Amino acid sequence: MKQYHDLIKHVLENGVQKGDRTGTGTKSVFGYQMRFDLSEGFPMVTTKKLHLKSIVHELLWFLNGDTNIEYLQKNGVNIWNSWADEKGDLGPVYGHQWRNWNNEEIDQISEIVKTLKTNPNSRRMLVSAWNPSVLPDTSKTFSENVAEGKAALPPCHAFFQFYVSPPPEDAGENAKPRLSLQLYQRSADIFLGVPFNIASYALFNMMIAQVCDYEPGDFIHTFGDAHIYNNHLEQVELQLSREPRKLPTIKINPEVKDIFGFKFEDFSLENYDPHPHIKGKVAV
Ligand SMILES: Nc1nc(=O)c2c([nH]1)NC[C@@H]1CN(c3ccc(C(=O)N[C@@H](CCC(=O)O)C(=O)O)cc3)CN21
Ligand SMILES: O=c1ccn([C@H]2C[C@H](O)[C@@H](COP(=O)(O)O)O2)c(=O)[nH]1
Repeated sequence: MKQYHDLIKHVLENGVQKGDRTGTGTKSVFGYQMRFDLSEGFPMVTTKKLHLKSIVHELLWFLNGDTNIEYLQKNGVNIWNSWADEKGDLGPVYGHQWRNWNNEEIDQISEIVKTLKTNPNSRRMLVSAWNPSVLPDTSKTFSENVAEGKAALPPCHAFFQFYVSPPPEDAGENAKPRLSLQLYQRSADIFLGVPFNIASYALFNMMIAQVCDYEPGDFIHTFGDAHIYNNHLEQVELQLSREPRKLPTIKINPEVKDIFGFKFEDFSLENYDPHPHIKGKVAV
């Protein structure tokens, strides 16, 4: 994961001190891009231990169109707790916009799968979680916004696009076309959020590739405000002092051919040998 270390170094060297909504303060740059060729291994950070469990459950939760944290908590995933109201609701966040855009029964994920299967040359294969009509009023609490039908937090991974390219010329006769995904992330917590976001979208690209019969290609991660919180500086220095290790691989149950048919048990991570976990406080 040289790409992730390069991102940290770039922000440490070029970032400016910038205040933020949470009052923590950040070192920040605007605009950056990383690329991961998924044939080179599964891009899961090795210089600190990550839990695939949280990543898989969160992704299945998005795909289900779920926006209440009950499912996550039942499965031991607590990363969304701080933003939910007393009933566990987050308002119309990712899952809602992916599967039922603006409450208009527009299922962006089903539409993308259909287009990928029937018209892979399309340049219109985008999914947007960014919906200006449900943006929260920042003078109100998370719960007050949710009570008014707004999202507790506006989406950070705001929209993404798919791209299908012919197989490389040296790939042999039966090679499949390659499916790539590019994500635009408007705001990125480099120490805590980004390792999750990389693994999540890489896995999502592999799942979509499997159900549409493509080979996973590149995951391209494009950033708006990419920041390191001031209370994560020691942690990222420790991470940089560690040598990145070989990437793990991930096995997906090949029987699943429906993007909404995946279960937690359909994924297994192999040869993940990370350095120990590094704790950091999440800015709320
Ligand atoms: N400041 C901030 N950073 C984020 O990354 C973030 C938000 N807010 N708000 C919404 C979601 C929630 N996400 C989170 C929240 C917490 C962790 C976290 O505490 N991670 C720990 C423990 C992970 C675990 O329980 O498995 C970590 O060490 O990665 C990660 C992502 C990503 N998002
Ligand atoms: O998937 C995610 C979700 C959130 N983040 C980070 C990015 C920011 O540090 C905060 C959100 O605060 P805003 O003021 O709404 O930008 O959460 C992330 O990195 N990845």
